[in-house]
Amino acid sequence: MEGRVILGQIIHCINLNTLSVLDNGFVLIGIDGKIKATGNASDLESAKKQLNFTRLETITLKKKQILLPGFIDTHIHAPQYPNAGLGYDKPLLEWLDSYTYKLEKKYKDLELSKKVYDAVVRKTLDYGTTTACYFASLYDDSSLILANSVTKFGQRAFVGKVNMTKLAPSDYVETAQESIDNTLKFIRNVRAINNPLVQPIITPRFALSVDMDVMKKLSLIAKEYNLNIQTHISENKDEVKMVHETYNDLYASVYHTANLLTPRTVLAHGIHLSEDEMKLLHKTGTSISHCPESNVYLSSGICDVRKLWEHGINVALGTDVSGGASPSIINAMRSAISASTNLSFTKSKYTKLTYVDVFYMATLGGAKALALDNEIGNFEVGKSFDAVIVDLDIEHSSADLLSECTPQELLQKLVFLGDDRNVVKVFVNGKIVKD
Ligand SMILES: Nc1nc2[nH]cnc2c(=O)[nH]1
Ligand SMILES: [Zn+2]
Repeated sequence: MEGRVILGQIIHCINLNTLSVLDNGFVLIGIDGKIKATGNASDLESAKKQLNFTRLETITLKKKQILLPGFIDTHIHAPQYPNAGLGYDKPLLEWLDSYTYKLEKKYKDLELSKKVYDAVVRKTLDYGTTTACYFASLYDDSSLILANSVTKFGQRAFVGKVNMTKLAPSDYVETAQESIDNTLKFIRNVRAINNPLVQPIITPRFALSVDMDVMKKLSLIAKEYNLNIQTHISENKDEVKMVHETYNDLYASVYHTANLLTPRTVLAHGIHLSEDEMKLLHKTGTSISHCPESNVYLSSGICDVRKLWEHGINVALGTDVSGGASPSIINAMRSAISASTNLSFTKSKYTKLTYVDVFYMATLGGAKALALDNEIGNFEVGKSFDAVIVDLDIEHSSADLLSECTPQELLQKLVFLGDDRNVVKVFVNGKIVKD
């Protein structure tokens, strides 16, 4: 058998509280991109023999390099990328009206779509995002271009054509019928690309954008086509109030009534959830995508990740570009620690999130949120090899290493100081997509 072996310092999460660290380890990858064996370097020869590996390409990591699972961005709006870093003077509902819909409706232009989507995919891969869960726009043909960009550059992704029939400019909404018909067309077209790494995802924008009837139809489509679901929940207090007024029910209950809460559903934000709503999310196996940078820039609030965990809810990370400015999950890890530290100033006996906690959310927690934890998220044998090689000894990067570091310290340097310069190689399903 042919394949590839990576030798050196390896870190991944076994579960929420457990980091696995190999000081001198190996990961053996088959030509099919799957992990065949892992362990200490001293056991490599016997693993090779047992698995009948004859020809192996070897990558030996340098002293200040570590191998990590690829990062997973569970919430990013690809068409909003040109607005990243702009327009943070307004809270959510005004921000959507003043900046966001005005930009998104330009994606009728397929040239613009290709230019921006290629840039977003290239940029997120450069930051080590091996899997992204994208909101595209209302337009199915433009959203298909995002699925093609992702295919071209080799990223693993979910791509959602957004459903929106109200509460937006009259030239950026669809009728209920168009919304459903174009979603079905989009699903068929993404499936026709025949790329197993790219899946369509059901994407009602949020409860205020569509009626119950459309949400129910979308949940039936998700069931029939076996699809994941994504939307927003409880991001902003005015939004929550409007949802209560519109549906006379709790935000999470609205989605539950529509059958949108499933173990394959990821909801962005979840800042202002009540106890009952958290219980409902736990009961239905729904995950939250925590988007800490966006929550600060849109003045939405601080999400209490520990509380969600206490309720048994899985929490992942999202950049939420352009609610968040940075397309980097390394940045999202850092922002999650800042957000939780700020929370600890106002709550007694609150333990702020650690670098291990946020690393978990960026990897295995993300995989769980997308129901891909049998496929990616760590280096368990049988999973696909989605990984990053991180180098903390890059000249002119912000992470100067002036002393010896353990693998755990190298990971901390990445979380608190790292950027795309430190991500020197990226693999998706065993294939190198950044070198
Ligand atoms: N952050 C964010 N929240 C939303 N809620 C509904 N649409 C959006 C969006 O585009 N971004
Ligand atoms: Zn969002």
